[in-house]
Amino acid sequence: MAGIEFLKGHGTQNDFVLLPDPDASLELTPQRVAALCDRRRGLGADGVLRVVRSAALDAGPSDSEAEWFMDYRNADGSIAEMCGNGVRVFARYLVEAGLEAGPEFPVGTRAGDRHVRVHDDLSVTVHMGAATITGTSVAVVGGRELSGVAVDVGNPHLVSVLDDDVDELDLRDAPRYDTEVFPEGVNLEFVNVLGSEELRMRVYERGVGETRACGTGTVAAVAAALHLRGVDTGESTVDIPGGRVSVTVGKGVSTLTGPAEFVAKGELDRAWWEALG
Ligand SMILES: N[C@@H](CCC[C@H](N)C(=O)O)C(=O)O
Repeated sequence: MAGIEFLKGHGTQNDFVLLPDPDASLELTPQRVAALCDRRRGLGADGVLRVVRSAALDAGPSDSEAEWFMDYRNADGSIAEMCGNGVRVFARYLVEAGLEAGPEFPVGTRAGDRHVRVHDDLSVTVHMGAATITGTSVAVVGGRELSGVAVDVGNPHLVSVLDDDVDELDLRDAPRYDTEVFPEGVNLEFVNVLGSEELRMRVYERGVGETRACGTGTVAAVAAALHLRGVDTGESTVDIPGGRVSVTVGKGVSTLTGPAEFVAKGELDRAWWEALG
């Protein structure tokens, strides 16, 4: 019985298992995703990126021009619309596997096509679409209420800009949020403004927990910080525990630039996979 091909990669230490599956022949159940992402009983990752031909999976918006679709799953098995760090890793994979000629092409996602550019140094710029301010809400961390700006980057975010050091926050327990405002859950970002074009951020991701980076979260953080300054365009670096990315926010458009790394490739044991059901 042949194994199942996989690659392991990360973008600023937000780590993923890639599953090349052009014809969508794998049955990607929540149980299989959760086991694969488990750091003890599986390979360990924050999420799964299934590499599938758009024509083989009826999942994204129908106006997609992308040949390849990023079927993203969170570590708990749930489906999310977009992953900014994942799409960089996905784009680099497509070029290195000879599936896209590069350097620029669209990638299909549940949030719509994301145009990417793979640079000579193998960093990737992603056109992330609009970062839309949708209101305000509150996150509760350790009993403390932190007001935040809600931002839609294709997936939902609540960004709390804090005066005190985000490194001091205890994120071991899941922060709480208003489920009436975010019935589908939300990614929570905690941000310090270090300068007019420099932020520091920690993130507690929907469907995962605290991660060392979140690409859509960094775009949301820059959009929220600009909004709080009374402007809606600008650029900033964002330092996260896993490294640094660069973000630009314009009217109806935003970009994210950062690294994409591969660490391993191999085969999953098919009997293990089948037994997970
Ligand atoms: N890590 C990602 C975001 C992944 C999806 C998120 N957890 C959600 O449920 O919306 C990124 O880099 O953007």
